[in-house]
Amino acid sequence: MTSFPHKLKHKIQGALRLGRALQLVWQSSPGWTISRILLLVVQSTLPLLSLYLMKVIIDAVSTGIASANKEAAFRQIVLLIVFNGTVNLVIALCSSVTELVNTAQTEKITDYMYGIVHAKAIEVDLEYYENSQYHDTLQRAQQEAYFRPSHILNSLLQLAENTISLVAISGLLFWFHWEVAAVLFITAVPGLFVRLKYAGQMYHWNHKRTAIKRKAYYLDWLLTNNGHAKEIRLFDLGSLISCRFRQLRKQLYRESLTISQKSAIASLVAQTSSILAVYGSYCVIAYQTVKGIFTLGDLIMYYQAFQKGQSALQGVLGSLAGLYEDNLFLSNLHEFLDLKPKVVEPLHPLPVPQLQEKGIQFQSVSFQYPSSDRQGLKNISLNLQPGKVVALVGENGAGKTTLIKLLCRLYDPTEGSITFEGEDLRSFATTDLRRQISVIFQDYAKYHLTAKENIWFGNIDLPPDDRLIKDAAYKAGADDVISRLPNSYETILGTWFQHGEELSIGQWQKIALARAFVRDAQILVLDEPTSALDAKAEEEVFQKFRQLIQRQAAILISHRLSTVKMADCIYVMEHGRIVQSGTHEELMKMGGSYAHLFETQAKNYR
Ligand SMILES: Nc1ncnc2c1ncn2[C@@H]1O[C@H](COP(=O)(O)OP(=O)(O)OP(=O)(O)O)[C@@H](O)[C@H]1O
Repeated sequence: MTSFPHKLKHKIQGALRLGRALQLVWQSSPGWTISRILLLVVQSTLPLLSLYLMKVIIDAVSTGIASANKEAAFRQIVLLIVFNGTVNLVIALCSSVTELVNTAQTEKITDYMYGIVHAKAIEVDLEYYENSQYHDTLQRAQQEAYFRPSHILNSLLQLAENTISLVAISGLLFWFHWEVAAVLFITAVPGLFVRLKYAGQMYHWNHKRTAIKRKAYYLDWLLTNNGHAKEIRLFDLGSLISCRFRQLRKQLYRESLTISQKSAIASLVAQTSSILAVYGSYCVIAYQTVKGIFTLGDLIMYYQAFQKGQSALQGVLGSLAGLYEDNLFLSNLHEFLDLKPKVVEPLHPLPVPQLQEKGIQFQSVSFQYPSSDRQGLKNISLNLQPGKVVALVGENGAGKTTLIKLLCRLYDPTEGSITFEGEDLRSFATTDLRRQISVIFQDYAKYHLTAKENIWFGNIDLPPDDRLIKDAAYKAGADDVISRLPNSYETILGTWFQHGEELSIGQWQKIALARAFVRDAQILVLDEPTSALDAKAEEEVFQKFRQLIQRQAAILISHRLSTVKMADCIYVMEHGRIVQSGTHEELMKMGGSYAHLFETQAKNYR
């Protein structure tokens, strides 16, 4: 059993979550929030005035029937009716304005929440993106973020509105007939319990099934995105993937329907008992009116008050249940917003120095991915100097890309250190450090934006029309590709958007290479930069490469040893270790892995 302090802690945490959500609402749209509150006050009090006027009108009609001066009585009745009509007009006006304010505020909150979710998605490290749990958390947060805060505000406003109405109406009803008023409250309780119980069940089911929902979403994406369209058709995978998708959806459908069915039955039982009690109490009042204990005006006011009271009470209980549900689901959003970057920023960051003779030093660096039980890098020591090219070679999975991720501080080493002119990388702000590194990874990004923007993204400190963009394109051999596009640098690349031009893989790679070249950085890292380039283009890129890196330290990763030959120092990696290092000539003389690999590749060309 859960202890009392534990329950209390949960309740406090829940209340804090709602508080945080309301804070988000306030920050996103203070003006709209004030308008909603003012409208609420008007909307919750005017119906009561109208109700009272109704009673006064009916009683005036009753007296008018018996009165001698019928004209005067009628004039008074008309005046009352006009007054009541005006009150109702104002109610209708308020309700239209509320709708408008509501839509405007919901949009504002949604945009604000987009900003918050995007900021967090940028803030967290790469490690999160390489971890499936993060994607579950992100998916749950995204489902909630854009509507839950405005939902909470609505629930709270409705709660306030209904509570005001309920307090006033129940006062009226208790004064009128307390036993019958008690029925109103008692009969609503089972419905509340049913709603709370099944809201909890639905929440836990949703949480448990995020991974399956994400898998279904992934299969849907496989079937509908451009990247997989070729293989899906050629390997005839369409029906297989579609069938797997249906199986997952069927499981989700079955489970959610079971919960909904149980909830529907329980709620029907609760409602039946409530309806029986309500109509029973109507009978009692009708009987007492017939006996002359109540007037006709009393009877009508009672009926209306009871109906309004019921709907206000249902509203109060509904809002409470809704808030309980919001509170459960908000924990998904906060779980995401509370994620902290694991690559820690220094409290007093140092400025990144100019690379000189000390260069960049990996000192006995070892690293293990958090999600893996194997070491990705073991005891790596190497040095990078400005103006020099270092090449990393090794079979797939040897750890080459991992080493680059550590250099960019996408992860920190588990052992050893990496220094930049003698200072540990951890002493620099990550943005400052990364500004000094230009990387093109094997899985470089393809932005479905203009050709110019694709290159400019490498150095957004430049004006978007800077001459350096064309220079970089020229050095990467992308200039030719771009000049043949219909709108040259203004052509949208890819097929996502209208008038987009698709490029070949090699052409995309040239654009990515230009993006790396445009960056004014001290370190240039090319991870398989020319794997998709034709031999002539590759030759041209490497001819320009030397001029390009006059003051930069360069790392080149390649499986083509003919490319690697030109490096000043080649490190050969195997299973996360450096097993050989030296110039091409030294390594060839040394024999071993490199010489063997080089001979094998060379033989194929002879
Ligand atoms: N995010 C990750 N989480 C866990 N393990 C990873 C992750 N990324 C890579 N690895 C593992 O780390 C090892 C080194 O991978 P890395 O990508 O550095 O190899 P590589 O030498 O660049 O290979 P390739 O030549 O195929 O690009 C591999 O065994 C790989 O399975």
